[in-house]
Amino acid sequence: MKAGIIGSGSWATAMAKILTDNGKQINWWIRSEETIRYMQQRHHNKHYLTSVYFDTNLIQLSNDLAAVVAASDVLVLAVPSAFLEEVLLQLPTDALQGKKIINAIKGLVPGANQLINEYLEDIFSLPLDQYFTITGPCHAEEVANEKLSYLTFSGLEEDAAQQMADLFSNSYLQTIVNKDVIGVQLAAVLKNIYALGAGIAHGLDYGDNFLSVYITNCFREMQQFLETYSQHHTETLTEHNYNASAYLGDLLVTCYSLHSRNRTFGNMIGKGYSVKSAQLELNMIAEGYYASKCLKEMNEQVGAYMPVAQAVFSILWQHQNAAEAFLALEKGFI
Ligand SMILES: NC(=O)C1=CN([C@@H]2O[C@H](COP(=O)(O)OP(=O)(O)OC[C@H]3O[C@@H](n4cnc5c(N)ncnc54)[C@H](O)[C@@H]3O)[C@@H](O)[C@H]2O)C=CC1
Ligand SMILES: O=C(CO)COP(=O)(O)O
Repeated sequence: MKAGIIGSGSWATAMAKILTDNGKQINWWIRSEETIRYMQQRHHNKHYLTSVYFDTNLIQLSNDLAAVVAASDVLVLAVPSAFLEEVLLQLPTDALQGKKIINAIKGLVPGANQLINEYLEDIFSLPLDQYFTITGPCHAEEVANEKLSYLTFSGLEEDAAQQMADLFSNSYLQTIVNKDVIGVQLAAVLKNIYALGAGIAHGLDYGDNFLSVYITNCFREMQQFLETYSQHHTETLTEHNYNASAYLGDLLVTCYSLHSRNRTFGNMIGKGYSVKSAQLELNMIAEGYYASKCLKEMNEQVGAYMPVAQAVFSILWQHQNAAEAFLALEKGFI
């Protein structure tokens, strides 16, 4: 099974490291010709996880997306959700026929507010049984340092998800498999919003005591959303094991870790940066920013009670004063 990677940010680079460490030959789509040339000459990504050096004999680099897709049986999607449509629009609509897709993106397609599998089904007629997700608490920076991490591979059929997981499993990467391919995606979208909020709280000078109460309430809100969502989408009815690392674990790591882009972005907002200046300063993608808007619009159909997600949305998209929004939240926490 030949794997292809689409994207060249930190997570795509971490995926490439894991697969090539496992001796797999990969095709790797990178947007910029200059980055490709640099990697061919210097054997590492100039912009992301620069400490990771590759055996370039194992890698076929290209900025021709159609060629990478055609040459691969399994494709790992690792571009930020905000650019996914723009990237995949280069492909004919039958390009994914017979391919397996592993979605490593933790986000929704902006505008359409769709899960990635819904978008792929709409545009490329990709059946859900060919679609898998990678989630779980795992920062690319720690993969670069080979610190023990756990990734969850989800798919409709556990055996098929296990086959995908086996490509990645190694001494520093433990894999877990489950069937909640919809629930894990929603949990990942939500945890980015809550981590951004955790950063705002930190920037506003709340302490560790508050943060743990905040996360507890976010975790409850996440569960309420998934339960309500499942009632509206009975085809997705699968047991959500909220205490597993793809749900609670990823919420914790993203809220607490200094590696987190979402937390860092939120911290700047809490300290009074505008959204624009925080984006410029971060120079990486905080998915929670886009997700807070998508989720708010999605929840207009679902109707779950989501005071924290709503507060993050109002701060980022409606110029609500962050200190006032958090003051209002404080009163409702248990
Ligand atoms: N970094 C991490 O530790 C993890 C990231 N993820 C997910 O992986 C996905 C990718 O995120 P990262 O790799 O962290 O992003 P990043 O911030 O490290 O990289 C951004 C990428 O977007 C590309 N880009 C910028 N403008 C573009 C455009 N107009 N069209 C196409 N590409 C463009 C950049 O070239 C770069 O490759 C996200 O959904 C994120 O939530 C998931 C787990 C861990
Ligand atoms: O998903 C992640 C860790 O599991 C990465 O989170 P950030 O995008 O906030 O860095």
